[in-house]
This record gives sequence, C-alpha cells and structure tokens, in this order.
Amino acid sequence: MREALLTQSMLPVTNDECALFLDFDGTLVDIAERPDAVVLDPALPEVLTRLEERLGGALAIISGRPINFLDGQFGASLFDTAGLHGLEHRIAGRLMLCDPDDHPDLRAAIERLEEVVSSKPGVLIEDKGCSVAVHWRQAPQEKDFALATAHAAVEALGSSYRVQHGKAVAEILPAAAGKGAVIEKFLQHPPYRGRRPIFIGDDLTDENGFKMVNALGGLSVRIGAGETVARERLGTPSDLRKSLSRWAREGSLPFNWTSDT
Ligand SMILES: O=P(O)(O)OC[C@H]1O[C@H](O[C@H]2O[C@H](CO)[C@@H](O)[C@H](O)[C@H]2O)[C@H](O)[C@@H](O)[C@@H]1O
Repeated sequence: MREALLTQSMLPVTNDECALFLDFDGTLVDIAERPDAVVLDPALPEVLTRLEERLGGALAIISGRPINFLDGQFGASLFDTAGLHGLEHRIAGRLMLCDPDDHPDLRAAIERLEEVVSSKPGVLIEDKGCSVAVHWRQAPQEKDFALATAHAAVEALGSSYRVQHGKAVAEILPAAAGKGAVIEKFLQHPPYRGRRPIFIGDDLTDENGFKMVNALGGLSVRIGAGETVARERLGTPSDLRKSLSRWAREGSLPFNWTSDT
C-alpha cells in the first residue's frame, strides 16, 4: 500500500495539470543587435498553437515588449499575452492595455531622454508608450552613461516608477509592473486556474516571475548562464524551441517534473 502511494505521488506532471508561461526575447527568440532585428522561427506559431491545445488553452507569452509588437510577430491575438513586464495583458482573450495618456510625466521624460541620447551613437531609446528602454548593446562603452541616464530619469519621476535592468538595457516603467504579479493574475482565471505554473525565461526581469512560480509550487526554467533562482536550466533559445516542438508533437513534458516536487 505504502509503495503504491509513493509511486503514485511521483508520477510525471501531465499537460492537464500545468500552465505554460514563456518569455520572448532571449527565450523564444535569439538576442539580436537591435530590438527591431529579432527573427521569429517561422515554425514557432504552429508549435505553440499545438502546445496550447495540449494544455487546454493554458499557454501565455510573458514579455517586456508591448502586446501589439508580440501580436505583430505571432499574428493578431493568437496567444494570451502579458506585455510591458505585466503592465498590460490578454487573459483568455480579454485584453487590458496600458494607456500612455495616463503617464504624462513619463511621456515628458521620454522626450528628454531622446534629446539626451541623440549625442551618443549606438545608444537607442525604445519608446513603448507606458515604458521606455535605454539600450547600449551597440555601444557597450556607453553602458555607464545609459545606466546613469535611466536612473536620473527615474529619480526625477519619483517612486511611482522604477528601473528594470536587463541584457544591455535599462528600462523605466511604472513601479507596480512585474512578471510575478501578472503570472499570479493569470492563475486566477480559467483555463489557468488550478494549474501548476511553468515559467521559462532568460533575464533579470524573469527572476521576479521565477520567484513567484517557485512559491506556488511550479517549475522555473532559466535559459542560459547567470545567477538565478530558477530550478532548471536550458542552454539556448534554440534548445528550448526544439524541446517545445517535441512536446507539441509527442505530448509529454520535456522536464523531469513529478507531482511530489
Ligand atoms: O521580457 P522579454 O520578452 O525578454 O523582453 C525584455 C526586453 O527585450 C528586448 O531587449 C532585449 O532584446 C533585444 C533584441 O534581441 C536586444 O537587442 C536587447 O539588448 C535586449 O535587452 C526588448 O527590446 C525590450 O523592450 C524588452 O523589455
């Protein structure tokens, strides 16, 4: 009897028990030199659609990008999504967007930032409406300047805003935005409710999501090297795409995750 119970509690987690949350940059797509230069694997929308079916609809993309950018990549409204690190979301098809008009101080700060960086070739401002990213991937010598500029802007904006560090980027966004909180929100709604979350990401903004998922008894997976609270690791976005494709085709989770862990 005891043996039977033990075996039962160690069964692999199945598709109908879990919800899958996927980061975009550095996770589903390889990092590119510029935000507008990422290349989506043309097979990915179909792979994710098959996987979403296997998961009873419980699949969402959780990104720092705006939802309209992600829809442009995958096809309008194809997947549930959280954009701008959780500031906006589409859950079970219901859309909640962030309105830039609600952030007049930030809009004025973005105008100033554009002026300030215009004298620094290779430093890019990515205006995302309710948030802004200062990128230095193409000008690594300007890292200190870019970081100082983003932090000075947030200091002037006050405590309603914060800086989110990332890969060769510092972003300014409303302080309440975070991937952990938005994953928790998804889990309050069908078809996510009652499922165990899996979150796969690669960057500092994803650590907040990993923490939440760990606390909820889910599975956190970090793509690539670096300090992390994630419990599992995969090498590259390409490794992940292969794993997702096999999962969509064959049906069993590509992780060693049993119901007792
Ligand atoms: O949450 P994510 O989906 O991972 O988005 C995080 C940020 O990713 C983007 O910047 C990063 O990817 C760029 C393209 O590969 C790269 O050039 C840059 O250095 C990276 O930091 C995106 O541009 C940001 O808006 C996202 O917030």
